Amino acid sequence: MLEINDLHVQYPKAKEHALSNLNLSFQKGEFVCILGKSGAGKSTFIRCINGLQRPTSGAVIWKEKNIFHLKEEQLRKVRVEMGMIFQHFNLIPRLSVYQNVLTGMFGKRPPWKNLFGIFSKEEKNLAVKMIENVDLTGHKDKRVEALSGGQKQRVAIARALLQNPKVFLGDEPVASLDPGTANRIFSLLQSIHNEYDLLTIINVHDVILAKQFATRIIALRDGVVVFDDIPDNFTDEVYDLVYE
Ligand SMILES: Nc1ncnc2c1ncn2[C@@H]1O[C@H](COP(=O)(O)OP(=O)(O)OP(=O)(O)O)[C@@H](O)[C@H]1O
Repeated sequence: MLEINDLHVQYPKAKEHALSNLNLSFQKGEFVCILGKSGAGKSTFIRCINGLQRPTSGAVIWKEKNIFHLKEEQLRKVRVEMGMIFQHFNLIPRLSVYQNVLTGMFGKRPPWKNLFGIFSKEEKNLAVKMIENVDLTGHKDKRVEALSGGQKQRVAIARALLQNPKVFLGDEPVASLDPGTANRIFSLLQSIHNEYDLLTIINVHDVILAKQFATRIIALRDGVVVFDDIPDNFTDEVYDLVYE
């Protein structure tokens, strides 16, 4: 479904590579957690998948095309198929939950419709359904700035779902949340993953969460894959190799 071929990233002026010769293949239905120390290359990797970060060399193959060879407009369409959530939610604080979720439609529509905030009845109904899916119905008209961190991440998940993505990407989506809330967000991501039959790829610092929810764990160290297997095989020895 998604192929990463010989991916190499070196940031300008950096002495070391951020990612080195990554070769990975992902299938629909996989719930993948990316682990690694701070600076291991997790964010860089996630951002390459949907073209937010251009590699120095290598390819991300989606629907048999290297996304880095696509024109900007085609790349935007790819990004619509890859919903993404972030550590700091990336919401518009003064807008309501409902208005924020509706912005998930933006990538799919002509810019003038976005400019004038014109949404069809069907689009509005879908936004309401997604808010229901993430259990925020009672908060629909509240400003996002008045919500807790966990609720904000639910809004971001609903917004990403409105794109009807095939791939769900998360760049440290629970890093700002307490352990209980983080666990509930992962449960939600897991049920959405199953309901919509997605490929999910998430960076996470918490090994326990990764072992609880992932079907596959990939660990990076200094930009290189040092583990790629089922969670049961992520042993204490592997932990030491990744985090020492
Ligand atoms: N914009 C940038 N310019 C230069 N170097 C960068 C940039 N972004 C990341 N790096 C470097 O690339 C390497 C990988 O960074 P990346 O953010 O991908 O790691 P990470 O595993 O996500 O870390 P963290 O868990 O702290 O978010 C690090 O050495 C980092 O300093």
